[in-house]
Amino acid sequence: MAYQAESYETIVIGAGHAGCEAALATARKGHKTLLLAINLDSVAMMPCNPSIGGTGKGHLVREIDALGGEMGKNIDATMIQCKMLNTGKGPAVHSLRAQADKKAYQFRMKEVIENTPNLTLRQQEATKLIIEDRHIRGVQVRTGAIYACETCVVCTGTYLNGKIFMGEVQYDGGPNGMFPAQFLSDSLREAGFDLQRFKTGTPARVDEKTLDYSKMKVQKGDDEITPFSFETEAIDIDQIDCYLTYTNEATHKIIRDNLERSPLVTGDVVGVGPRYCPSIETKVMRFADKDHHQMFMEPEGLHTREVYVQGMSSCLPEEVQIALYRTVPGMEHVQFMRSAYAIEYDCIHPTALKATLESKDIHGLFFAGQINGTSGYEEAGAQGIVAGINAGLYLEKAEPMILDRSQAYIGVLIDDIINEDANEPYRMMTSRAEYRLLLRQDNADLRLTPIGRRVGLISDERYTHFLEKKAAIEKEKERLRTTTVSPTDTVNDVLKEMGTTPLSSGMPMAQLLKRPEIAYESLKPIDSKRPELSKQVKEEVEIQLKYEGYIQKQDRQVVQFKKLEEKRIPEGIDYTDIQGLRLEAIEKLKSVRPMSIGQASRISGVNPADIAVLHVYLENHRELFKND
Ligand SMILES: Cc1cc2nc3c(=O)[nH]c(=O)nc-3n(C[C@H](O)[C@H](O)[C@H](O)COP(=O)(O)OP(=O)(O)OC[C@H]3O[C@@H](n4cnc5c(N)ncnc54)[C@H](O)[C@@H]3O)c2cc1C
Ligand SMILES: NC(=O)c1ccc[n+]([C@@H]2O[C@H](COP(=O)([O-])OP(=O)(O)OC[C@H]3O[C@@H](n4cnc5c(N)ncnc54)[C@H](O)[C@@H]3O)[C@@H](O)[C@H]2O)c1
Repeated sequence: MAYQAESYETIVIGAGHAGCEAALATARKGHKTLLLAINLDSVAMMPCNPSIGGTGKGHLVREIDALGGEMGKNIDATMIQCKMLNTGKGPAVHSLRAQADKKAYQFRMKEVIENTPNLTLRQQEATKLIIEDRHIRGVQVRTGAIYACETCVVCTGTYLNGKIFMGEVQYDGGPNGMFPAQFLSDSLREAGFDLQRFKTGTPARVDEKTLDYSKMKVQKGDDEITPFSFETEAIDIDQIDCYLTYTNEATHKIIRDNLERSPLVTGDVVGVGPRYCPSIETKVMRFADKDHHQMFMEPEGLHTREVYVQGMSSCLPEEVQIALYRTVPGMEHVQFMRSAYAIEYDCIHPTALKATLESKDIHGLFFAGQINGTSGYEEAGAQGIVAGINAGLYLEKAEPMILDRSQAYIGVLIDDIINEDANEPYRMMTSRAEYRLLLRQDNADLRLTPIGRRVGLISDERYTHFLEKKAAIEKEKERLRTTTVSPTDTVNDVLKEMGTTPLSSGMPMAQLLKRPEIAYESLKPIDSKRPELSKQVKEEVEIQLKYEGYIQKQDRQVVQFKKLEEKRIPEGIDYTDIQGLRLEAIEKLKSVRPMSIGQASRISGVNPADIAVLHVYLENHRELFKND
């Protein structure tokens, strides 16, 4: 029977990576928050790979941290191996990636949540949203309790009507043996949300005792670990090793021989999977010319012998999985601890959301994470903090926080998903960010910590520290610009040693640093007045000076971009009134309801001619919308 339980300012449904960030943000902003999870053992659970970060995703974690979120600190405290990826390329695409001790990651996040004031964690399955007059009023759970609320953030991940696939074996289920959420989808439909079906998959977890690492290539972590959080000073741990091995023709033959038993081929799986994390059977079909694929053995923690087999996601029947894994060098006698499977789940069309992640139609109702059609822990965490901050600002009747494409990868992510109805799970990649020279992982704090401060998530102490760092960067840049290096014999000897042209006349140190062969550290012998600076400050000074020309060029592009973003489109606009707009554009604009000309220009199906028409219309009707 239903009964009235406590009231909260915010209810967050789901305690995965999105839900944890969302609930922490609202509670830290001082709002009484209830965080619900189907099972408390699912708090910050990683149902797939035991890692945080990676290309593009590492940037997101840095940004979450810069805004005052938890993911960066959590992985810093629980990592067991760390690597900066892409160091052979420019700093814009350097990306941190760390292996986590999966259980330690969950325990620490749960502990932080349990000890955060204003935050209540509860094992309950949300079954119904209570909506009145287009406002969220409460959430009903499976036990009958009705919790009242003013705002709600839905972060249900891959649980909604979850269905598991392993060959012909198919059953209702959530990730990693959890049970699925089978009621909330109907409530979302009743509230007017159109749901779609996506799918994802995971490889087997195998028993380390049955692996022969001597037949694989060892993969070490970095000698010096770069932390994710700007607040972590240093990380000094004994890192574990990962191992690399490869599939071969025998593996591929087993896959090809059993393809007709794959639910991907039989058509049983109707959901669309993530293009950039294909299953091994998809890789073998799609890249038929490749005779091998790489597989990484990643230990799942320090207190377990379970090993995650990266690259071998599959939904073939269990006995086929075991046979194909055993064709791989070092895995001849492998024993499974958990089998690979695919999962299909319901998610909404994120075009139903504003850039704040609030529903366009129901006030106070926000969505974040995989429910919005994205994939990945980091994408989920990034949306979680934005939705949490905005739910808090909504309660405070304050201006919402919207990050644009020139400010953050988080801005790119949200702008992409709300404007384009993606027909596959969305994964962040550096190539999606057009201003990626500005959106580096090293400067996430410079870009976002002032915003985190404004919304109330950055403490006085952290902010003071941040301002000191910023001032130190500016001071050192100025010193290098005004310090001239003279063409003495000593200087030219040092330069020759670095393989760069000697000087014939004096040159500012900053100018010298622009040469590709020269690093900030290497100038030390000819820079006697150099102050003691932190590694972070030195890195920032070097990047900002070295790439100054390119950065300035992107800054100019951003000015143009902002002009279009600032051209607001009034909420009350009636697109059918605008002569010259094509029918397709009218439909798309009516459905997305862009806030600016800039946003309108990124909607697929709205072309430059439509934008020109819209522009002219707004100019001619400025009076009409002056109070809108
Ligand atoms: C098999 C599989 C493979 C994946 N592969 C990867 C991968 O390799 N790497 C990667 O980064 N991502 C992977 N993902 C996706 C990754 O798990 C998600 O992107 C990420 O966890 C999403 O975070 P989230 O917070 O949106 O949801 P989740 O982490 O799924 O958390 C959802 C939370 O909502 C709760 N919940 C759901 N419904 C209700 C309800 N009705 N009431 C109360 N609580 C509810 C759950 O208990 C849980 O706490 C995979 C997922 C699965 C299942
Ligand atoms: N939500 C989903 O549906 C879903 C499903 C599967 C995967 N994913 C995403 O895919 C990502 C995994 O994808 P990926 O396969 O491209 O890998 P990745 O992004 O984690 O790693 C990128 C590259 O790093 C290198 N690398 C990985 N592990 C390493 C190790 N232990 N040692 C040394 N080098 C290593 C490899 O070259 C690898 O291809 C996850 O971060 C996740 O977000 C999402």
